[in-house]
Amino acid sequence: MPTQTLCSKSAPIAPVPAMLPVGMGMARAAAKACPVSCTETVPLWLSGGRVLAQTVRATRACPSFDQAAMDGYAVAAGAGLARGTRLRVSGRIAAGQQGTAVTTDAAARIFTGAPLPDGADTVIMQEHAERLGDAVVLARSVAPGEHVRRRGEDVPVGRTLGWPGLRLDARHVALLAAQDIGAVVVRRRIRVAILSTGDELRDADDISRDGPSIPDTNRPMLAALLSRAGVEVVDGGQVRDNAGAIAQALAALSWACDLVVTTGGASVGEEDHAARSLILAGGEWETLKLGLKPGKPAVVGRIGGAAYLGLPGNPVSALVSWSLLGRAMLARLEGRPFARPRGFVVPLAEPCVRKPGRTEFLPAKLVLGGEEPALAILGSTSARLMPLAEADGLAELPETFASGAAGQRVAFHPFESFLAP
Ligand SMILES: Nc1nc2c(c(=O)[nH]1)N[C@H]1C(S)=C(S)[C@@H](COP(=O)(O)OP(=O)(O)OC[C@H]3O[C@@H](n4cnc5c(N)ncnc54)[C@H](O)[C@@H]3O)O[C@H]1N2
Ligand code: MOO
Repeated sequence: MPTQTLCSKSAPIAPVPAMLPVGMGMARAAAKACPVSCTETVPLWLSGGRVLAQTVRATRACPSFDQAAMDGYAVAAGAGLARGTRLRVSGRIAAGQQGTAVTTDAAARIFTGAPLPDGADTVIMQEHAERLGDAVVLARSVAPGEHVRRRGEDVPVGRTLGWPGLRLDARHVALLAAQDIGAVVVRRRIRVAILSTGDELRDADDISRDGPSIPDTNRPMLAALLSRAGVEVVDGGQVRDNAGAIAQALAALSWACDLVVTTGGASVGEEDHAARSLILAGGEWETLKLGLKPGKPAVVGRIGGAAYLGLPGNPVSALVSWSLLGRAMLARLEGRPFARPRGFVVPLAEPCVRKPGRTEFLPAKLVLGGEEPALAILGSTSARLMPLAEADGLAELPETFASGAAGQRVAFHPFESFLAP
């Protein structure tokens, strides 16, 4: 843990532990994770969300033949055709059919996606031509090459389409399908165990418990986050605030999972057992005091064959910490690159004042209707779920930010990207 020394002329003051910048915390967390190298072959159909483990290059041009981009008439336009030109309609070609060649005095009726017949180099949109029996008359002049999708204009042969570490989404799946690829080699799914700690917790639908218990929100929340990440979620349940019991649960999960995530007990009170339980279970650990709000305390480490992440118990803190530290660990396990999210800059809708010192992520809503979108901050605390649910994303205030006028630009992270895998 880095320290900063405060200087005084009169007496030496003990060094105060400095808070770790977020990026360094992410690097420390990621360093606890070892890439999982096992791969498997899956049908392309089921590969969305999986991490590619092979390089894919285009073996065929896409489109694979010159084709009509509009419904209309395929012609040999040469240097161009004048308005009023009359052409004989010599054939009809629908998508999936092969037409016969057209001559310079003729046009072939053609439909979107159909292969251009030999001799043709241009398609005239039907709206720009008048059909008169067996002939067609151009309603406007035509430039050569119009409305044709050329062979290879989208993907030339040899183009790299995928690489190890690429998380496949619908776009990539379509691109690979266009190459006639039916199966891909991907990393095996990462297994992530989630475990809630705390004497106060009960399952969300268990109202049988006496005393001041609260529903466990973190486990369902993490399960929802992870289910979008293409990982296998192992439910470790709830464990009481007892280092021995937590150690036992961690040890059991660590042999079946690649990453064990706990929430609660990451802070400094005597009821906070994350670090102690790792010691008891024979793991290695490091507590992080991050310059991050919410999400100051976290514990990272290794236990058995797994990486370990101890998130703070406050739900908003757990969500922010997962999105920074957890995703960095997951990316390393999957052999993917991962950078600190940068968001994009948006002006504040209203003045904002706060105590500087930590990088702060605050639920915020985009206000539309002005000259440009602006950001309304919905207030903060690490335990309040309502502002989070009402927000469009998180505003990020840098550690030095103390106050900002309306119009001052700050980083904004839409949830679509901040909570994405
Ligand atoms: N003396 C200090 N106290 C605290 C500090 C500090 O630096 N010095 N840090 C504060 C900060 S910041 C945070 S964040 C929290 C982190 O606390 P823990 O990780 O130790 O978490 P707990 O104390 O177990 O719980 C905190 C809070 O969250 C609720 N909780 C826990 N688990 C769940 C769950 N699964 N679902 C819903 N809610 C949960 C718990 O009931 C507490 O209210 O520490 C501060 N304290
Ligand atoms: O850092 Mo705590 O996570 O502010 O609430």
